[in-house]
Amino acid sequence: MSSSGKTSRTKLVKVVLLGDGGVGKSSLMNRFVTNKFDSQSYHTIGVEFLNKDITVSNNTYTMQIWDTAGQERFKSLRTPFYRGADCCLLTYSVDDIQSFKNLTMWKKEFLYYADVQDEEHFPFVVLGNKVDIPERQVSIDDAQIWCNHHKIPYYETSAKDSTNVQIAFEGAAKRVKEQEEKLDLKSPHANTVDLNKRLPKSGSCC
Ligand SMILES: Nc1nc2c(ncn2[C@@H]2O[C@H](COP(=O)(O)OP(=O)(O)OP(=O)(O)O)[C@@H](O)[C@H]2O)c(=O)[nH]1
Repeated sequence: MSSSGKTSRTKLVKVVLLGDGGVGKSSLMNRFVTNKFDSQSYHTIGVEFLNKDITVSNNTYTMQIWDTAGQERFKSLRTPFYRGADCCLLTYSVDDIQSFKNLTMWKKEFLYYADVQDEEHFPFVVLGNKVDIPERQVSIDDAQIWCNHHKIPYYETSAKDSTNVQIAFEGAAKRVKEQEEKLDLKSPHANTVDLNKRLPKSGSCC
């Protein structure tokens, strides 16, 4: 999480939304930030971002949501924006099995271009969007199995009727916080000089 400089207690969290074209990434961002839904939205070209402040467990975060273009032809326009992300929301649509199968590809693409240090523990979240549509092609069980296997939290959302949208973004902030706390626990030892440690006997000293 990078410090925004807004207040000493507000953290800027860069969140990248990824997934196939048409799964509802822009709609999720707009529902979260402006609480609006447009049934006639256009395909994103490249990337767009919006900010929104949220408070989770007494911590305030400025969520900077980067909405990317899911269509293959825009790949070179979106990938430069993955670097510096604190969290990645892998999004599919529950009425589109192919968008679910492509989650593995999206995860790989993100890790490749974001160049994260600790790939295994990077905070991903999966969103199964459009749950307001009754004709599902992906069951909640299948989605949960994939997420359990990859150790990623799963939320079923609808940008249209607002189901779980706020909760999912709060979940993303929590994931980032948990990851930071884990790193904080590790780092004191990594940088500590043990003054009791003896030099090897064979070592020469000035
Ligand atoms: N029924 C339903 N339709 C949705 C939902 N979210 C988005 N849509 C519709 O799905 C279509 C695509 O939504 P977008 O938000 O533009 O999808 P996108 O993932 O940003 O697409 P790209 O910009 O091409 O990557 C639009 O017609 C939206 O109105 C939802 O939760 N339920």
